[in-house]
Amino acid sequence: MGRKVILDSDTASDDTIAILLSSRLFDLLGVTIVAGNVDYDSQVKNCLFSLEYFRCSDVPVFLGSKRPIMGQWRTVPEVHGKNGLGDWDYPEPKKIPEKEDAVDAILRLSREYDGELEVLAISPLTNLALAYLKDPSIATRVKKVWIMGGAFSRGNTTPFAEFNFWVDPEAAKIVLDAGFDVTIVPWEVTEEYGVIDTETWKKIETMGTKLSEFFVRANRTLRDFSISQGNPGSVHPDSLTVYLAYDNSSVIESRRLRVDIETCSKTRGGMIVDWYSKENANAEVVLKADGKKFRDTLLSILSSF
Ligand SMILES: O=c1[nH]cnc2c1ncn2[C@@H]1O[C@H](CO)[C@@H](O)[C@H]1O
Repeated sequence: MGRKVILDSDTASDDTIAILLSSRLFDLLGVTIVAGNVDYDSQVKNCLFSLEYFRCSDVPVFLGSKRPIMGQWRTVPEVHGKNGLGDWDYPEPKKIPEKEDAVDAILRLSREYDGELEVLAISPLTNLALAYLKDPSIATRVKKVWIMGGAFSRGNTTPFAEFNFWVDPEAAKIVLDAGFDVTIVPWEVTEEYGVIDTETWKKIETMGTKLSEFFVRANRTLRDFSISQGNPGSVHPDSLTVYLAYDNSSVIESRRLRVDIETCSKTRGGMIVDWYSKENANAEVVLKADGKKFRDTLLSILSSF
């Protein structure tokens, strides 16, 4: 069996592709839902529908925090469409979420797979922060936390802040200070190496599989939005992060650095990196990656049915 992972997701557009990749590349023990991209109920429905569509209905979905710790955020329907899936009017999923709460599920799985469990955190870090606050010893049991979050300077939500860290800066700070073994994939890295350019998009459009059709429908609004921001195609931060977690050899350059999160005023949610840090480093920060290997793996998975 593959590596044991939980995917923590605010399911909209690219999150669904991250779900697809993690279901194919890892032993996906569950998806936990957290407040972020679009309204909570749409996120849950998007996740349930995606798992059914991807033929992995047996993967449990756990409901987590319905708001960030401080509760101040806005959703981004302009990025993903109002329902988060490019306003695709897909059929109602039959699958339902588990009764167990996401925070309890994360803690339970960290005990069942002590030293083995990895968390793919592609969303605001509220669920993981709450799990840590409930039982700080989780930090010694989780093997690795892969985080999509933070911007060095090109914030996508405020001039300074990337969305996931901006939604819940307190949670990001709690997780980064908790002592987990963390790798961060920052926004700028995903804009550079996680783009599905027009040529690749067209390949997917003409592929003619059920999965390629899903990809196009779910990410259409994301593509329009990304292009309106000056990108050469749709930006896929979450699926790139899952891919790099799977194939660490596709990380071309990274550095161990001290990372902190700003929680005040206009720079709230900003990521502060001490480029000269040495022994006080708390995260591995990805700087360059192999975008071609990511795209090739995605294309191969999308062509499977
Ligand atoms: O403009 C955007 N493009 C791609 N993803 C976005 C955007 N805005 C918010 N997110 C969401 O926040 C993280 C990236 O910052 C991703 O996890 C994605 O789900």
